[in-house]
Parts: sequence; C-alpha cells; structure tokens
Amino acid sequence: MTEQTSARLNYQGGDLELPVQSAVEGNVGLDIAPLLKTTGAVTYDPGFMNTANAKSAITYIDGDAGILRYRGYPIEQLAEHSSFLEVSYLLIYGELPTQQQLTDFDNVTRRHTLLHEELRDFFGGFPRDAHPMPVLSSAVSALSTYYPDSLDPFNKDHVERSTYRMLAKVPTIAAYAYKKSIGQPMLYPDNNLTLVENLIRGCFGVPAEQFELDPDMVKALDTLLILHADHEQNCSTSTVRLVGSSQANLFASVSAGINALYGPAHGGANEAVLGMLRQIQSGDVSPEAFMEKVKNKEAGVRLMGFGHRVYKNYDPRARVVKGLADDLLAKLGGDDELFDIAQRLEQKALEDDYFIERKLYPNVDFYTGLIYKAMGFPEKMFTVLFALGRLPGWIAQWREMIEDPSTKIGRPRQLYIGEPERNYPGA
Ligand SMILES: CC(=O)SCCNC(=O)CCNC(=O)[C@H](O)C(C)(C)COP(=O)(O)OP(=O)(O)OC[C@H]1O[C@@H](n2cnc3c(N)ncnc32)[C@H](O)[C@@H]1OP(=O)(O)O
Ligand SMILES: O=C([O-])CC(=O)C(=O)O
Repeated sequence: MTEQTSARLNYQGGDLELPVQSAVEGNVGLDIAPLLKTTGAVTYDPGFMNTANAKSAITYIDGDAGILRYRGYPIEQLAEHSSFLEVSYLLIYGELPTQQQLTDFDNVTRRHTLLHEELRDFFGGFPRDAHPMPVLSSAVSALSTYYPDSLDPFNKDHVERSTYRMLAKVPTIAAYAYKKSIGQPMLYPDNNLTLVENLIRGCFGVPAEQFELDPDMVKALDTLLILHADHEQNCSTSTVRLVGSSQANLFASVSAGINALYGPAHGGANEAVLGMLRQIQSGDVSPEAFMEKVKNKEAGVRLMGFGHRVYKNYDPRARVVKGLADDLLAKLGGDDELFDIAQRLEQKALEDDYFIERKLYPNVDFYTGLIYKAMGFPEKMFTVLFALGRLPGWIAQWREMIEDPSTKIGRPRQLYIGEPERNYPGA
C-alpha cells in the first residue's frame, strides 16, 4: 500500500490539494496551512477538538485503546519499575539515564532546592488561608526575577539552569504554600532527602522535631507523580507551549500552565471529586439521586473524575491508581466509606447507557484524591500535587517547542460575529 501524501478537498466547486503530514503508529494530519491563502477560509474548531498544533516525540496516546507511553515506554512499566526522577529525565532528555546521569541529575536537583529569603518573605503577603494553587503559580512566576542568568530561551545553558532550578524549587514552593495555608512555620529543605521525601517532610514536618518518613507513602506519591508527568497537548501543556511560543521564559510559561491546571475541568478535578464524594457521604444526596442529576445535566452537574477528551476507553492510569488505592487505603488509614461511594459511582456509570454511549470512563483523578487524603493532604493541595507531577512534562514540551525550528507564535483565528461597521454618534 502506498502512503497517502495529500488529500483532495472540494471547496466551493473547486478541488484543493492539501498535504498529509504523517507521524508514527497511524497518526496522520491534514496540513491545512495552504487553506487560508488559497480559499480565504479559516478552519473552525472550538476547543481544538481536531487540531494538532505541534509534532511531538514525547508522549503517545491511543485514546480508543487506552494506551499511554512516555518516549515509547508503557506507563504501566514506568509506574512499576521507574522513579519520578528517572521519568523526569526521560521526558526532558528523551532517553532513560545511565546510572551516572541519574546520580548527576539527582545531585543537581538536590543542590538547588533552597529559595531566596526574599522569595520566602513573599509568602507572607498572601491571606492566611490562601489556596496553595495561586500561591504556587505566583511564586513560580516570581522565580524569574531571581534568575536573570537563565531567562534566554535560545541559550542552552540558560535553559539547562532554569530546568534544574524549576525541578528543585517547585517542590519547596509547594511545601511553603501548604504550610502557609495551615498557618505553620515553613521548613528549609533537607538536601539529604530526595525530591519526593523533601516534599513530604516539607508539608508534614515541624521545625526542630525529628520527622520520620513512611516508605509506603514515599513510594505511592512517587508513583502518582509518574502517572501525572505528561499527557501530550492537554490544556495546561498547550498553555505552556502557547505562552512559550511568544519566547517567554520557562518560569513564566510554567506559571501560566499552573493556572490552566487549576480549573475543575482539568487538574482541579481531583479536588472536585472529593467534594462530590463528601456531599454524597454527608447524606445530602444519594449516589442514585446524584447520578440522575448528572444524566439530567441539572445545573451543569457532572460526574467529576469521569470523561476525557482523548480516552474513549478506561484511562490506563486510572487502573494503576485504583490498584494503588486498594493496596494503600488500609495501610495509610484511608476513608473506606468514601472509597466505597467512589466504587459504587464507578460501577453505576459503567453499567449506564448515558455513560456507555458517550464513552465516559474514570480518568486519572477519579481515585487519586482518596490516596492523597489518606496521606494527610487536605483537598486544596491535591491540584498542587498534580502540578508537581506535570512539571517535567511542561518542561520537556516547552524545550521541544523552543528547539523546533518550525515553531511559530501561537495565534488562533476567529469567526467575527459582532456588529458590522457603524458610525460613532456625531462622527
Ligand atoms: C487530568 C484531566 O484533566 S482529566 C479531566 C478532568 N476533568 C473532569 O474529570 C471533569 C469532568 N469531565 C468533563 O468535564 C469532560 O469529560 C472533559 C472536560 C474532561 C472533556 O470534555 P470534552 O472532551 O469537551 O467532552 P464534552 O464536555 O463535550 O462531553 C461529551 C458529552 O459527554 C458528557 N460528559 C462529559 N463528561 C461528563 C461527566 N464527567 N459527567 C457527565 N457527563 C459528561 C457531556 O455532557 C457531553 O454530553 P452531550 O453529548 O449530551 O452534550
Ligand atoms: O490530556 C488531557 O486532556 C487531560 C490531562 O492532562 C490528563 O489526562 O492528564
């Protein structure tokens, strides 16, 4: 069979030949760049349901089959055998590190965990009960003011420096944001600890008190971060790329990505799932009545943690997370009643025509909140944990975009539906 290299489109009575861009594993894209010049028409695709904005070698998803791979490696294998640090290296540099490369990467990220004292003081400016997500995005944006030596997107040394600064400092910022939100003093990071260990100690440790890490919790959090590490052109990653396409630096671009992640239709869903489960647990509404509301689309109620733009099958990460929840909730002292409610909702949805017809399955965050909660994190930290997981993906995608000579500034078109020209009164 010969590979198709172009497609013919009939537009207003004339034939139009459009090139086909092929990728791997059957991915093809119709190159519509010549369309505007030839016909004067733009494509209309709200929500970019059908638009590829980049060629990328980082993450592969087959949404119909429920397959996810980072740099070719199946997510299930990475979750079982790798570490978050190793996966971060893989995403950013394209290959698994050698032992020496991993040691060097570990050392460089451990050495840069501290924040400037002035940046630490910046946390004092937020209200006492500030939600940690906007605190996180603000502090990440503020990082660029301390590191003028790493802001040039086209200077390889600058990019390298901002990469490890970001990986090392964002967990410290997350822990500070958490301490701020509960009114406790912040803890300086301990560079004898790994990134994940430091995060846990930074959140749950108390100054001048010995802190003992729970190895089950460290392993589980590491696995959850791996599962969230990249997901090709999702809303926050596309935001990072869009902001970066204006040649904004990595700190500014990632800060924008954190804000995009905050919404409940995206990363904020993990917090919203817990809210939904608690509402049912409180007796306000039975699981059956809640499902009726969802199906009747009452006041926009959705089954949070369900549905996905790309997966029209079970999200492979949700399978791993559910297995983790099964193992861990007993060990960490989780809320069995909430887990029960979640499982009942899932069962009902999987048997219901509304969900079957629309191919709605649990996504990565249907069960994560129950694990985070069992670890002791309050709901408002859930999306921060997602952001920490997604960080290497954002960095890898930003770097790929910057290095790609075909990158153009992101600038969609529109279909204007406002007033035609009219005269200003008296003009
Ligand atoms: C890490 C992540 O970001 S994963 C996603 C996290 N978000 C959530 O869990 C929030 C709940 N889910 C959703 O809102 C959606 O499924 C999204 C935002 C994830 C994907 O949205 P889209 O791809 O734009 O699908 P869209 O919103 O058009 O939904 C398609 C149909 O399924 C329905 N639907 C989608 N998700 C749900 C849901 N969770 N509960 C009930 N109905 C749903 C829609 O009402 C729509 O029905 P219709 O055809 O009768 O109008
Ligand atoms: O890909 C998406 O649309 C949402 C996302 O980030 C994820 O599922 O991890």
